[in-house]
Amino acid sequence: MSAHPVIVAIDGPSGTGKSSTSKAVAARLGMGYLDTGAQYRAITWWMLSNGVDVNDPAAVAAVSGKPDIVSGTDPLAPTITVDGTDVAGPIRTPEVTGAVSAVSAVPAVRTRITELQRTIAADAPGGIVVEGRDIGTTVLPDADVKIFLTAAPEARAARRSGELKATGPGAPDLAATREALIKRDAADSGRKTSPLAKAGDATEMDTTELTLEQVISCVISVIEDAERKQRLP
Ligand SMILES: Nc1ncnc2c1ncn2[C@@H]1O[C@H](COP(=O)(O)OP(=O)(O)O)[C@@H](O)[C@H]1O
Ligand SMILES: Nc1ccn([C@@H]2O[C@H](COP(=O)(O)OP(=O)(O)O)[C@@H](O)[C@H]2O)c(=O)n1
Repeated sequence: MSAHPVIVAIDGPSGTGKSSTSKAVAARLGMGYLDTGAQYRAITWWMLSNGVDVNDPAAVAAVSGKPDIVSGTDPLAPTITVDGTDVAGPIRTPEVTGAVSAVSAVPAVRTRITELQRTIAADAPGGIVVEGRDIGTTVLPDADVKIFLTAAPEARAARRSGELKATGPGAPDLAATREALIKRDAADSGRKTSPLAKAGDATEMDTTELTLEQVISCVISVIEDAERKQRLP
């Protein structure tokens, strides 16, 4: 038993394997799981659904407190609702993906969502794996374990493209997917407030040549090492 429920932060750019790794690690270790990207997507979906100009930061900030966003943290069945509506599907559309970086760059949005994330992490009885862009640097700087996943843009684009192809005809091609992904990473890394960044004390893993299973095992080893150290007097 560790001294307190373990908190694990997993950050990195799009397509590095954060969601798949975090869900699997949390499920195997009996921990909760929080997809913070889904929360930013949910608030973006609400803005678009309510006719808010997502390229007007003042307009976004003015209504950022309105939607009630609730995340379910079971890694086997994560959920996300806005004002009681299940938005797990709608938050993955290209419209939301194309608008999310603009909305997530607005400081009032980040303050609100960060508060929500800290409350969820503090309330997780069996510990939690929280994945995103700024978890190790800003949201949970005292996390017990911090991982920063990377992968070559080609590998990340191929992974995303594979996922999109599975959604059926009309999915964007590999070159378009790669371009959109690089553009979103640049926006997320370049914003002023809480950009995508590796925390100084995070363990970096390049997943380009690793299978998902190898990444999961590696993360579990880092967590088990940290738990052993916590137990030492
Ligand atoms: N190490 C890996 N090797 C090959 N495919 C992977 C690996 N990690 C994740 N994937 C696949 O890549 C896609 C994107 O992974 P995901 O976990 O959603 O990344 P992220 O959350 O960082 O955007 C998924 O289809 C996933 O199954
Ligand atoms: N902690 C986080 C997580 C996501 N985000 C924003 O939310 C967007 C969507 O995140 P995501 O994790 O769903 O992205 P994918 O890599 O899964 O496509 C990112 O591109 C960021 O703009 C953020 O700003 N901070």
